[in-house]
Amino acid sequence: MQAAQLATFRLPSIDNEPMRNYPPGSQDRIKLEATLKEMQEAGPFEVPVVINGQKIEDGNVAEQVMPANHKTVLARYREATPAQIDQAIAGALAAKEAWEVMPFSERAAVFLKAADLIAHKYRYKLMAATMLGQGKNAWQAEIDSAAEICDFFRFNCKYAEEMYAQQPPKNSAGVWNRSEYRPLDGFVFAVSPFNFTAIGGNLAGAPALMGNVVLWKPSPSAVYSNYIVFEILREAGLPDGVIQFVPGPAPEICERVLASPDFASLHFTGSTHVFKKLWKDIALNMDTYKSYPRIVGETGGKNFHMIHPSLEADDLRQAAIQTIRGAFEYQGQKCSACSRVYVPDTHFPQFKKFILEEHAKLTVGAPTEFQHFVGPVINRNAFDKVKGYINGAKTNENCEVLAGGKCDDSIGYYIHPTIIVTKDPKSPTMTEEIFGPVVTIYVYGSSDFKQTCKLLEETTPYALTGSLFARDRASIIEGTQLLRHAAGNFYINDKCTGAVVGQQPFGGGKASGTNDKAGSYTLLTRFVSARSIKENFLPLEGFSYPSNLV
Ligand SMILES: NC(=O)c1ccc[n+]([C@@H]2O[C@H](COP(=O)([O-])OP(=O)(O)OC[C@H]3O[C@@H](n4cnc5c(N)ncnc54)[C@H](O)[C@@H]3O)[C@@H](O)[C@H]2O)c1
Ligand SMILES: N[C@@H](CCC=O)C(=O)O
Repeated sequence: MQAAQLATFRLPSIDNEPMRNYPPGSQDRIKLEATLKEMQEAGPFEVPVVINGQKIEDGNVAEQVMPANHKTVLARYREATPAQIDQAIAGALAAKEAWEVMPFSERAAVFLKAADLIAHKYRYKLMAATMLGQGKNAWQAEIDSAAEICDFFRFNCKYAEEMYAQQPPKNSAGVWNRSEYRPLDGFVFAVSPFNFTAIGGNLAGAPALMGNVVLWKPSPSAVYSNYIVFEILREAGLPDGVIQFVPGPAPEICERVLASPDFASLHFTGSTHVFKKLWKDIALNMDTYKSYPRIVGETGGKNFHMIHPSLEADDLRQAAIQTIRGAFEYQGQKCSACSRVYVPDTHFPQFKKFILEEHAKLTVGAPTEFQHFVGPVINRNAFDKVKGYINGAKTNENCEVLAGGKCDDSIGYYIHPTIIVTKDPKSPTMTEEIFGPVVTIYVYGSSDFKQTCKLLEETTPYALTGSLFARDRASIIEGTQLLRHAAGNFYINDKCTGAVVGQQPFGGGKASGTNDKAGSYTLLTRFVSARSIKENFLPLEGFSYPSNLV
């Protein structure tokens, strides 16, 4: 295969994918509704294991059900066996040589084309799969499976181009120095969560763009949308074997993958306890590996809104609206979701009034009924876990359930958006990641802002996202400084969710992850192993130094 030889080239201009609004009667709305209907009629869909471009359609079958209607199966997927994992690793390593020497312009073309296919040909299909399979409403599906995934694929190309352009600034006389950004020695293992179709695409796609080969294990609760992404990448020209699609039982697959001497990197997004376990497993296998594996993981959070005493009534209403969005959009199942709010006692009565007024406008229902802001949580485990937290709060003498609290799994996994107020800043719903539509308010003394910032930071091991609501510049400076290490993504007078690729690189510190910032240049640096090349043009006349002369 001979690729075009380009001494230099320019990527098309890279911008955020324009968002579409899906108002009633719009062409977008009509087409999305039609696709949802067709998909519901045509399912359940078969999802194979795909190794070296071959679809494997036998073996164990597992199901992905619709969270809004758990009796309906959206997809039946094959579970990769340990022997198939071995084949996937061998096939990926065989594909590595041709992929890593393919010029960057050609690799980038695959991802740029995939983004365009998603933005146009497959927009509604990928959105419908995300709405039905992961329980997102139209807007949440748009920002994830249309906009964010296009942004990841396109901005990664821009960041890679910038990285490759980083070359040694100096050359001595008769010497030419170059930096080559090689892929890692071995293969990358991408393990993705259920909650963002885009994150699955980025976990597999970002290392692949840099010339790596990847095994991609999707979440059981997002298999169908993730498979569509994989198929789009293949349609865009991704060669066989570069990404191997291996759904199936997580512990068995992970054990097999992490035992391979060629394992070079884990690219993980999911819960903190799983990430820690995988990190420990990698450490135990250290002597097996040919290189030091790069471990990249973004995990849980206990994200906050901190209300500063400087706020006035109008600002408080804003803070309440932003809290409703931050806590309840996508049912609180964003790693960035707001789940604790600190409100000064002087402001609480008004804040409470505003937030309850807004809460009363929320409706809960299936994503296919477009009017609902809140949909189902992802599965039975999530439903039981979130319900457990709500029931715990109902019986906790320090807690009062101000609104919501209803849980109904008769048709779908519905938890009504719940607001708790607690007298104990360390009560379970203030400290543990819930990953559901539950937010807890702690009322602090308005003269204790400084101590409350300290309390906020010490309350959990996480540091993912957080927002400060403050009126004047001095208060903004004060809060920003006091909360410096409380969040990897920090917002001022805005909700703590909704980071946009190319605008707010995303990731948290402390127990929330390695903070390599998805949607940024720094993430890509984790998937390359640079080679410094020095070429000498002039011969030496002899080995001795001038200083050897006497
Ligand atoms: N920080 C971020 O950028 C970010 C983004 C999205 C989600 N998250 C986090 O992800 C979590 C929600 O996603 P989830 O429920 O899919 O997470 P999860 O940890 O249950 O699953 C994530 C992936 O790990 C796999 N997995 C589960 N158990 C495993 C085990 N024992 N061994 C190996 N692999 C295993 C799953 O199959 C899945 O592919 C939340 O904690 C959320 O905060 C973080
Ligand atoms: N981009 C998302 C992060 C994804 C977490 O699940 C946000 O900021 O809301």
